[in-house]
Amino acid sequence: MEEDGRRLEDYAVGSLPALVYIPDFISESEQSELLHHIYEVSATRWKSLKNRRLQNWGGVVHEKGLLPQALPPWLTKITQRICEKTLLFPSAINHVLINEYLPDQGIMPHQDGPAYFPVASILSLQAPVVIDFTPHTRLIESLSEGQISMGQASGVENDLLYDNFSLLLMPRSLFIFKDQAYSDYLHGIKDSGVHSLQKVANISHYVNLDERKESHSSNGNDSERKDCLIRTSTRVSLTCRLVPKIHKNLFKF
Ligand SMILES: O=C(O)CCC(=O)C(=O)O
Ligand SMILES: [Fe+2]
Repeated sequence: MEEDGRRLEDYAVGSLPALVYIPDFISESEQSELLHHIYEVSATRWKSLKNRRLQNWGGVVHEKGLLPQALPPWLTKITQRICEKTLLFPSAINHVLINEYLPDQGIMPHQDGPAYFPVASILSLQAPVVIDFTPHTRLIESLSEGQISMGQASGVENDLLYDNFSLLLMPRSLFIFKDQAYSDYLHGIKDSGVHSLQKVANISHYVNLDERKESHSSNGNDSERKDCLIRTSTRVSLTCRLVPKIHKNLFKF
């Protein structure tokens, strides 16, 4: 991240150093190009889940590693840029999950599996959402038993560290979470058409895109608008990760 004079640390957000938010990571035309590729594929590429659809690229992730399949060039163009600009991955990103969310869809609070290198990078397309982080119950239990040593808090205030927090993911942004945010928190997106902006750590990046489109509509309630995000269109996200263990051959399991 040197070409504009900013280093990755300059993009840190919230109370954990493990959260990085880079607005405008791709241009409008790159976004259109990606969406074109995503929707051009055969319908069988989409896997429908109860609350969203997804495409899996890079191969099948097993607990013990990846049965790899080369990423297409339209994805490596993005994954290479993520690696080059962040320098957070020890080798090339080899797995991309593309999630599609209708305005009332989300993803249950979860942790990404142990198969991945513990850095998740998420490119958001088309529509904003709020992603929520909640401390893992294991962490809450050990906190209440007084087992967390001061040393682990490493200069960050305890009460901030183990609280819930949220981040706003605007279209074309890259969001990265790693370390503690990866290991000690669950992350999820509410399956509701309205997302609260109240606990959003990077609220300065909020732009009401609908309002901008309508340019000067003045019939809305301003305070209400700043407190919540009304989801009006479909969001697509690319979760780009590295599975360090590769299985070249199915029979080696
Ligand atoms: O769509 C997102 O921003 C989150 C996706 C996610 O958590 C995942 O793919 O594991
Ligand atoms: Fe996830």
